Amino acid sequence: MQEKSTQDLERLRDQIDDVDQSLISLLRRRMDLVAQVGAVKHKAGVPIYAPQREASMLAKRRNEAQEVGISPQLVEDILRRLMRESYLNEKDVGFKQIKTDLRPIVIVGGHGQLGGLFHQMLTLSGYEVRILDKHDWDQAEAICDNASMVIVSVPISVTESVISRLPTLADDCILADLTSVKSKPVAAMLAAHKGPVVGLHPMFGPDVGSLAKQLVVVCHGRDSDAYQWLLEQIKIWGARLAEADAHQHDEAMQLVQAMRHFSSFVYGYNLYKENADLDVLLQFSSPIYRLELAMVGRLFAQDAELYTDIIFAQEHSHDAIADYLKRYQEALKILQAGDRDQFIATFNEVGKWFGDFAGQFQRESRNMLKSANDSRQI
Ligand SMILES: O=C(O)C(=O)C[C@]1(C(=O)O)C=C[C@@H](O)C=C1
Repeated sequence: MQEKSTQDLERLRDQIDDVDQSLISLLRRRMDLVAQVGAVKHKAGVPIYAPQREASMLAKRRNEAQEVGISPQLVEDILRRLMRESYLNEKDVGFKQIKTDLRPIVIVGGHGQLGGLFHQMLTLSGYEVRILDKHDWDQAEAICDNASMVIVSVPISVTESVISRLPTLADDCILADLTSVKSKPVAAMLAAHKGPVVGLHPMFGPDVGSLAKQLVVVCHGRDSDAYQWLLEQIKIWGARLAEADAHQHDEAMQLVQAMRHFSSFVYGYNLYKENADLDVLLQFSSPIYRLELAMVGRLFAQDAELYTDIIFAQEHSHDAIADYLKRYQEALKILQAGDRDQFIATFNEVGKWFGDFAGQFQRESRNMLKSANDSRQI
């Protein structure tokens, strides 16, 4: 490069550095304001996540961006990322305690990851939380004594036996669980306890950081008035609640969880058997393939027993998986027969069935693909 060009480039880059530094100061100012919002919300018991405020703010900022010739999507992306940061910062201020006259809460499995997250959220909300862990069963009576709520957060394979081992709880004590299947645990809780019962399925991993925008499925067991405060508390943490019948929930989970994880498992198993060179695959990966690899790879970074239990716990999951295998074979036959027309016809038939969802999923995935590409280092 000519000396003049080098100088021009340096001068411009210096100015960009100045602008970026100003952005940092502005971000600091925004975060300080958000911390103050967090304190006000904490006092008033207002949920961390404010969807209407977000929607109106994003609409205004998008318009303003357009007026000055900036991509509205760029501004929306930046603001959404900043708001994700806000959820984390507001969480640390703590949360309003919805029920102030509560006796202690016991989390069975409170040292586990999900149990630990609920421990943290309940403590941040001012509740007294005790833990009953696997080595504490000789003291179970004392730990559960006088408890106002017992939350069971243990591996699926032992949930029912743990519920049946619980000491007799006070009649007004709420019994809840956090297992990812619901029919059997809810039935076991109703059989083991006379008082209020609720099944919860937090639809996220313990590494979420904040519950803002996360989903918690609620399967009512008995006496829902008694645990209404708990649902309100979870909403203050920022989560959305979805009520479901336990059987309906478990049926949907066969596709959403058992099938999903099983497919990822087989995909990873196949890569292993083929002894695929992951470095080379990553090097040649398109963003969508990178996302797929990330989804499969992250499974194997986690606890084998947890995922085995999720797959095995769904009673009818093998039927759903066998159906999937059948479809795989059908599609393979079309491919082997070289029947291009049939493949296209099937493709269009499925596309029609997806309807508007196909377009929605394409739009949603666009941003994910861009992020996958952003995180590329080569
Ligand atoms: O305005 C609020 O209620 C905030 O908590 C601040 C903020 C933001 O970062 O702008 C964060 C989270 C909400 O969902 C909406 C907006």
